[in-house]
Amino acid sequence: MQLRIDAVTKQYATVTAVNQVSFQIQSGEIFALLGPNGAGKSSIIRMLVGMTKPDAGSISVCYQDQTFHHVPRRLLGYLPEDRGLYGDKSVEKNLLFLAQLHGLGKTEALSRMDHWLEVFELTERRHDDLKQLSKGNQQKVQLIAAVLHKPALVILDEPFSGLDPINQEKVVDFLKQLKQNGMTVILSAHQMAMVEKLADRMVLMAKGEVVLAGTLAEIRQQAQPEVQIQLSSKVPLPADWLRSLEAVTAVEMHQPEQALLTLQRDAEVGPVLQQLLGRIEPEQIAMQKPDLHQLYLNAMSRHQGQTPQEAAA
Ligand SMILES: Nc1ncnc2c1ncn2[C@@H]1O[C@H](COP(=O)(O)OP(=O)(O)OP(=O)(O)O)[C@@H](O)[C@H]1O
Repeated sequence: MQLRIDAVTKQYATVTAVNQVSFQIQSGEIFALLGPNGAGKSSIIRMLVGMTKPDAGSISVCYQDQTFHHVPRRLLGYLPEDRGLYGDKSVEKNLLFLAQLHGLGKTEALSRMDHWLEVFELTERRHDDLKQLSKGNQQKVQLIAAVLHKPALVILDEPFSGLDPINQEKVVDFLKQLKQNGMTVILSAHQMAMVEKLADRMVLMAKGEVVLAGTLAEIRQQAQPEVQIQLSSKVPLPADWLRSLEAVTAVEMHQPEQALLTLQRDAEVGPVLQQLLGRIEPEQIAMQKPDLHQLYLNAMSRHQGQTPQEAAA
């Protein structure tokens, strides 16, 4: 399975939801669509699953020597943005119904269901009506429904939304298991800490356009190649002197005794460390790699011409 999105544009009335977006997804990878509300993630997903069509550009899905313009239903497991199961039916009946729609036999469906209900600690709720479950537990049932028929490709629109931290971790494990089982996974999400643990590659979108794309390491390189040094001391640090260092472009004082220095792109770290150690007796000194959350805020602020603090607000 390989997906290729080529210069795809989607227009709704006056809004260009997706503007000339291109990227590829390889077989067996976990691929994340990231971006603020309204960035165009769900619009892309709806085109991938065939609910809508691009106004320009093309989507091609290659699977076993065949090419499609969207993911064919038989290959797809889908968690839609608008969750849609039957509240008046039990967990088991909902899952059986959807599995059978995908052509799965009852015995096989029940056996696969046992496994996933156990994973998500829902075994005891299987005969309860769905509407009796909490929002988070309903979400977990919907995730199970998306994969029970073992699709080649799973597309999940915000799989972490509405889940507490423990259940978010369970979904991370669930997605890793899908990958181990050979499935390709596409997800949209706002939870950067979860995406960082999971995604092989990602695109970061804003206002319908791709801002950054690649592996986390590649995104780090594109978004913030500057090295940062975290410095702490037992006594207040000489902030003005730190700011005066040639290779230092920014100094954030977290407390009088703690600073985060940002170095110029391509600055040599060795001479800076020597200067620091010549003047300061540090309690701790460490190079810092920005996490995905910080990279995201930096990229968004650059895109919108704001400071990272304004972008986070
Ligand atoms: N059916 C529609 N009719 C009109 N405009 C739409 C429609 N669907 C989406 N849009 C607009 O297209 C833009 C992209 O929306 P989309 O839902 O794809 O963003 P998103 O990245 O999934 O956002 P979120 O994180 O909030 O789910 C937004 O400006 C949205 O208002």
